[in-house]
Amino acid sequence: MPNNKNRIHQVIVLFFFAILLSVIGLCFRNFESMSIFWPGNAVLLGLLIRFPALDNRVSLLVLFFGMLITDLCWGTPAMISVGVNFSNITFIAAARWVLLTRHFTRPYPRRLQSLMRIFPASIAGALVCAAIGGIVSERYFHDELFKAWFSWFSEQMSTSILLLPAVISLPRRDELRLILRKTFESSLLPLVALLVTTAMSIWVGGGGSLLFPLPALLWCAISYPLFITCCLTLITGISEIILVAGNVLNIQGENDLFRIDSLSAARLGVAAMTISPLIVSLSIEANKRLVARVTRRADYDLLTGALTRSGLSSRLQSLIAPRNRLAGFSGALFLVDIDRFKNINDTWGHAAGDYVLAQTVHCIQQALPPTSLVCRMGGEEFLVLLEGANEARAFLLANRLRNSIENNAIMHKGNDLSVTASIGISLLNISSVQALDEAINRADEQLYIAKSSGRNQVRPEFVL
Ligand SMILES: Nc1nc2c(ncn2[C@@H]2O[C@H](COP(=O)(O)OP(=O)(O)OP(=O)(O)O)[C@@H](O)[C@H]2O)c(=O)[nH]1
Repeated sequence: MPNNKNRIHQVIVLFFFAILLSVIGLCFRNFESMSIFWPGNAVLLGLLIRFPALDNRVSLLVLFFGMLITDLCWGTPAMISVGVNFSNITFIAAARWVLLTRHFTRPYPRRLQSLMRIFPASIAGALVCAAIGGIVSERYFHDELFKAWFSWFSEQMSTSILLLPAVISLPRRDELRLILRKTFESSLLPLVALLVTTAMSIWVGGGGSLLFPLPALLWCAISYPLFITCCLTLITGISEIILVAGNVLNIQGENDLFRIDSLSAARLGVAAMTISPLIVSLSIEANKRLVARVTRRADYDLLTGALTRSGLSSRLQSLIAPRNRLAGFSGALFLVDIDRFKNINDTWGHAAGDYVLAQTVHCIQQALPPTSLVCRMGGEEFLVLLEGANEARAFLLANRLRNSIENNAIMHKGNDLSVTASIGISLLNISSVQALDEAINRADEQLYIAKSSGRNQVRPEFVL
């Protein structure tokens, strides 16, 4: 029931979006010709990609009827409305197919992959849409077929390349906070350079002036988060198109060198220019994700999810560094070793042993405060760091942990693989990661005593 309610809600929202965006486009429509700016197709397509729940066939129908009804109410003759809006829907369908099809490799998540395919998707959508739209324009507005086709193509292509990235990369609320923080921490110089180069292109004029902001946009792409770069390319691109349309930016000069009209030329020029910063920004984003994945692999043990030794070092380093090294890190260190683990492997096989390791780490994480650092030292030995724990608390927590491991029923393929563990405790107060080794050695000595005294017990280096 709530699903149906959500569905109806989404359909209504999409329908009104289609109406609103059509009205904006219709305001740019000249008498007896097509609109010079039609944002609807790109924005609506972007919404389908950005919000996968909206992405279904019903949505396409809703969009078509939303745009059609608006056009009819605007006074457009029925045949023209049907033709024009059918071509709009073909843009959305064709570009969506290129953005999401599985026929090419899919190494990235849905949003990132779509952003990477914006250029081919915009071309495909614009080609299909212009083929139908051009015929409608020729038939009903008596435009020359090639000119009409080119006008549709250039408008759809440039609007899509400008708007789609910003809509697809639209952040969630929590992402937005992070993006704004990163942006405010960045230098303002790329933005200033963008303003200056745009002003220069107006002042100098001529065909090449459209490209003046390109280096500044690339600088922005390197300096700011992806979404901000998309917004800046959008604002720059639209400003340039408006400046050309309003004859403020004269890209044609005195001679009529262009065979196509200057507005279409400007649109294509702007589209070509704005795709470059997007590509730069995307490759930086993809690179960051790759580095994050590699770091995660290096910092966490794949089998158990516990920190690796290098992961523990960097976590400890990041805890110690901001405290000017004087406060350092003080607390307790546990060395936890599963008892007679070799028997599990020998009796039930290596896979069963792996399962026991993963379950034991889960048990350790559940039994201790969430701030504890749990690291796999190797094999069936784990190190736990508990910040701020004194002797009494360390002993209490270690006993609680030993008890939890003993009572943790581990069932694997119908067999009971429950284990016990021995724990050695040392206390530490260190100002550098290197000093950790000494505390580990002391805990190891206690662990040895625990093992040789019968296992399944806790041995602290102190006397309570
Ligand atoms: N399944 C599995 N076994 C591992 C892994 N790493 C180490 N081992 C095995 O863990 C066993 C450790 O055995 P021992 O060091 O003799 O320790 P133990 O049997 O737990 O005996 P005590 O520590 O003395 O109680 C060895 O058989 C290793 O092959 C792993 O990632 N997965």
